[in-house]
Amino acid sequence: MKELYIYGASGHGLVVADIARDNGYENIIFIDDGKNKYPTFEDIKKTNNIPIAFGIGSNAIRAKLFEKVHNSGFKIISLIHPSSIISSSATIGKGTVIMPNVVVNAKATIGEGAILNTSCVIEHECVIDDFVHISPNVALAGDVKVGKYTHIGIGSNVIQGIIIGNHTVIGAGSIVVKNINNFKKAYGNPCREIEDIK
Ligand SMILES: CC(=O)SCCNC(=O)CCNC(=O)[C@H](O)C(C)(C)COP(=O)(O)OP(=O)(O)OC[C@H]1O[C@@H](n2cnc3c(N)ncnc32)[C@H](O)[C@@H]1OP(=O)(O)O
Repeated sequence: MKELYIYGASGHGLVVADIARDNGYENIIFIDDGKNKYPTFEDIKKTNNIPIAFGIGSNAIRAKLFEKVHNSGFKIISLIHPSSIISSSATIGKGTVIMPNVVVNAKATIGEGAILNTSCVIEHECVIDDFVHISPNVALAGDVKVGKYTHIGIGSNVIQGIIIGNHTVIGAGSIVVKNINNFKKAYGNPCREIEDIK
């Protein structure tokens, strides 16, 4: 029987579990460090023969736990929903989860521990760095770069060639037509930097 740990039992974790089942994992064991019914990472860390995926929506927390899990010798897998279309020339880093109906086009590069959420479009030659979250229905035109830990809010559109920095949040429904710096909260149409993220 194909077994898998999913670290994080929130709503996001439930969606990740559905994708795991669609990829043939029959026995899914949630782990969570909160006070709930699930085992914690400490409980399972000696059984690192079972692979693990991440069901944690927060980029910062996912990154921190990714390192802990990696250092404990687990095999961290990526999961891709079968309805998604991924170019054979795209690369997908380990620990990345790709939700239903996503399109990743030619020569796009997706880093480690990223989330490509439902129905987002990542056009040709985009570079998505580690621990990024691209929300549902986001469209990135060709050759867009998104820096580490950045979150692109639901339904945003980004024109071709734009560079979005690290640790930045693009608000829901934004239209990004100019580059956005590191550590910024930015939103609107056109998307503007609103304040610094400390
Ligand atoms: C499957 C899933 O669920 S994936 C998760 C998807 N979720 C998202 O994409 C959420 C993205 N987050 C947002 O868009 C948030 O609104 C943020 C991060 C941009 C801002 O959040 P906060 O800092 O808490 O801002 P807050 O809610 O206090 O709003 C401050 C002001 O900005 C405005 N504002 C907030 N977000 C936006 C936005 N996306 N576009 C335009 N204006 C906005 C508010 O209307 C408010 O204006 P006011 O001062 O005139 O009343």
